Amino acid sequence: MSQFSSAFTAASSVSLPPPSFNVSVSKRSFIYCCSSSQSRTTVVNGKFDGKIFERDEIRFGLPSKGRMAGDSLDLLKDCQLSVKQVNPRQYVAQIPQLSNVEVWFQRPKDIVRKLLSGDLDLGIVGLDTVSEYGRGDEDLIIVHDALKYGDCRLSLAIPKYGIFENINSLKDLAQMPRWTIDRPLRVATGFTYLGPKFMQENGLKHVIFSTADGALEAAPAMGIADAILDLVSSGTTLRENNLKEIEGGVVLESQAVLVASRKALIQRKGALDTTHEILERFEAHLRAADQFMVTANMRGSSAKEVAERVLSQPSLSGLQGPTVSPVLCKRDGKVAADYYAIVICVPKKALYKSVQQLRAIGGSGVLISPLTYIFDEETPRWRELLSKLGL
Ligand SMILES: Nc1ncnc2c1ncn2[C@@H]1O[C@H](COP(=O)(O)OP(=O)(O)OP(=O)(O)O)[C@@H](O)[C@H]1O
Ligand SMILES: O=P(O)(O)OC[C@H]1O[C@H](OP(=O)(O)OP(=O)(O)O)[C@H](O)[C@@H]1O
Ligand SMILES: [Mg+2]
Repeated sequence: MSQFSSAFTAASSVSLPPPSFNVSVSKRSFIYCCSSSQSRTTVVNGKFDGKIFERDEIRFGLPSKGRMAGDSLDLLKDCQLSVKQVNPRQYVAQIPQLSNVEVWFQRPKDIVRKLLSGDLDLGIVGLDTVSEYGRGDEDLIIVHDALKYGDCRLSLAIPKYGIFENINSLKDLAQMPRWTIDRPLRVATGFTYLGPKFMQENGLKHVIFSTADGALEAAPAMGIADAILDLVSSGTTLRENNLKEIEGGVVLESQAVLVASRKALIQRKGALDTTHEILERFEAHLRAADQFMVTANMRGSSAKEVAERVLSQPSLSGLQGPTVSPVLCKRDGKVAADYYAIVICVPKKALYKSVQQLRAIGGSGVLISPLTYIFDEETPRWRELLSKLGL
């Protein structure tokens, strides 16, 4: 066996790697349990026997560092939920608008672990982290699946050169006759749960995995792996290291998500109400971020006639149709409406097309304003959450 073999874990050809995560969670929770004077429940394999520790505050985990940290604070600020942290090395903070919430800054993977152990109730992390460290645990519930930052994909990549020059898909890779039980495909990854699972699901037989915490893109050129499985966003790091993605090689599309512990939502007083408020604020802000408010004046004989003209244009239907109000002025001693003001929301992407369509139907004085929030009667995600909770 070559020198690197000992660092690799057999995957598809034998079995999934040992569940080191479960082991470490159970240890952590046990320590927590023993040192907590409030603890009245027992720990079984890293989980309490169906109960949660009692405490008054709702604990919200935010990334303490890395690329998710700043964007998460920005999102909360944009939703009028600014986090007040006395100094950057202090790991606990407050959100004055949510008096029952305690923010805890943690590394993303620890946020998922602590949601599972009951030490946090809510958190923001990438979907990749929830999937890798949550391992499909039913206690984790994705409350909002698209916070619109941290976009990346977990993707398999291979060298552009040498034996891989003509390999462009997962199927091509799987069919290479050189992978055998004695010389399996060597994949370097930090995703030691999702990686083997993906290979098994896709029928790749002879594969072994090694792990490293960063700069994985160097592994093929260093001769310590044939392929890597890592996060890709712009693709620059792959390109700069002479690697390429392959068709069928994307394991997961990821972005920041709001995730909660099912047990906390059901059992902890105030957790569901607080989650509802955070979800509503996120939804209202994110919905508004895609839209502009457009106002324009139009000559017309009645509000209905103006509305009919507006609705004849595909980009002008707004969220619920146009608001049409008469512009009243005095003519020959009488108050009359020759003009109507219309207000609609248009997707930012369709802005110029909307202006052109407005002009085509006689619109003038077109004003465009940014929107801060759009609150609907009820958010579809709230309904989904209640149904996932069986409520
Ligand atoms: N290149 C990227 N572009 C966009 N989002 C990314 C990118 N890389 C990672 N992410 C997202 O940001 C999250 C945090 O990544 P980050 O690099 O900040 O921390 P990490 O590498 O997981 O942490 P650590 O440095 O502690 O190992 C990832 O889980 C993923 O969801
Ligand atoms: O497609 P790109 O835009 O080039 O981004 C991809 C890189 O970003 C992440 O690394 P990160 O910068 O987080 O460094 P790390 O390896 O230290 O986590 C990821 O692990 C890739 O290496
Ligand atoms: Mg990183």
